[in-house]
Amino acid sequence: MSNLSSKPYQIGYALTPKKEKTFIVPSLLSYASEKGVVLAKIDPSKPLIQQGPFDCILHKLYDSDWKQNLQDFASRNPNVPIIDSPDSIEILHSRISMLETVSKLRITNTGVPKQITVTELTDMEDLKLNFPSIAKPLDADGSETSHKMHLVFDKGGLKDLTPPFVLQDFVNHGGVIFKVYVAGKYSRCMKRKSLPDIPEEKLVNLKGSLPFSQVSNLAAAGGEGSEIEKTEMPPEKLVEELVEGLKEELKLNLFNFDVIRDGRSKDKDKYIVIDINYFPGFGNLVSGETIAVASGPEAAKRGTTTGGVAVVEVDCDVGLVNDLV
Ligand SMILES: O=P(O)(O)O[C@@H]1[C@@H](OP(=O)(O)O)[C@H](OP(=O)(O)O)[C@H](O)[C@H](OP(=O)(O)O)[C@H]1OP(=O)(O)O
Ligand SMILES: Nc1ncnc2c1ncn2[C@@H]1O[C@H](COP(=O)(O)OP(=O)(O)O)[C@@H](O)[C@H]1O
Ligand SMILES: [Mg+2]
Ligand SMILES: [Mg+2]
Repeated sequence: MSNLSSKPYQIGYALTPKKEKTFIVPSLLSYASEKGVVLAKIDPSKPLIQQGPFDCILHKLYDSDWKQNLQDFASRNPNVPIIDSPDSIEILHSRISMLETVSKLRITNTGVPKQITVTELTDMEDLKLNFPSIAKPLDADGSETSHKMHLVFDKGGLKDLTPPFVLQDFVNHGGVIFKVYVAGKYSRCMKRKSLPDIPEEKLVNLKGSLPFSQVSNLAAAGGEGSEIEKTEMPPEKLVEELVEGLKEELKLNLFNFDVIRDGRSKDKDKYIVIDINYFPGFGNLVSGETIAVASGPEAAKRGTTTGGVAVVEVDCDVGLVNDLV
């Protein structure tokens, strides 16, 4: 752990302006400072080796100049941890390789939805397709279009879509999604609003496609007696196995994944992973106890107006940003 009497531990951060606004909040800065940690903004357009010195780099930028900049820095500073490696992050930028990591885990009662990749609309005739399905852009790189999805009810619904995309079975799951946040050794599972079930009898009258985007960011009616409150959490052991398995497979410190209960399965404990994101919005977590990231009331207690994040202890032995309190 860092020690207040020693030199501050310098974490350089390189984030988009949006991410900086939600992550580098006053509560984080003051908490970090209490722990002897300084968060210093990096100018990504300038060589990293001319900035700093840094004990650790935290980033969520993906352009090739930045990756080169990081690589130059890493080759001169091989002992400075980079959270996280661009090659590891890259796996999450395709909705194919992203879910392949889950398939490799072979954990009982978990899996991924069936999906096919569509690169051209012309060959669709020969394919066996299931409806309803969700068309998701192949790239999941945080770009403007990467969250633009379509519910597709029949073959006709495909004609207005722009390849490449994956066509994934829509799985009824009771309208509630579980988001599992991982930050180093901490993880947290929470419920969020999701798309409602599509009963078979309704499907007969549904035609074409319906666009949607970032459903789980919609304000959820999560009060007493709500669907969200009534929904049982997935078994802790299963979540733990997924967290450990994915950490090992992905070699990432900061990520979250979306899990839904498979309503088609007779086994009520079958869960599937539908999405994995690098360095998500940790500020969306709800606090109340000692958890990975504190937001809302905890941030208020700290006298900040943002519902943001209080983070960061540094384990100097392994050199990871691994304690989010
Ligand atoms: O906007 P936020 O704070 O909700 O965070 C987004 C995440 O929302 P979540 O934490 O799951 O609620 C969001 O997760 P979902 O894809 O919505 O499951 C992404 O991680 C998003 O990053 P990007 O646009 O894919 O690079 C995240 O966006 P950035 O904050 O990284 O820009
Ligand atoms: N296979 C699926 N079956 C049912 N609902 C799904 C499925 N995939 C995604 N969803 C719903 O669509 C939302 C967005 O899909 P997701 O893959 O998480 O994209 P994003 O990267 O934009 O979060 C999910 O939060 C969930 O509500
Ligand atoms: Mg998602
Ligand atoms: Mg996502």
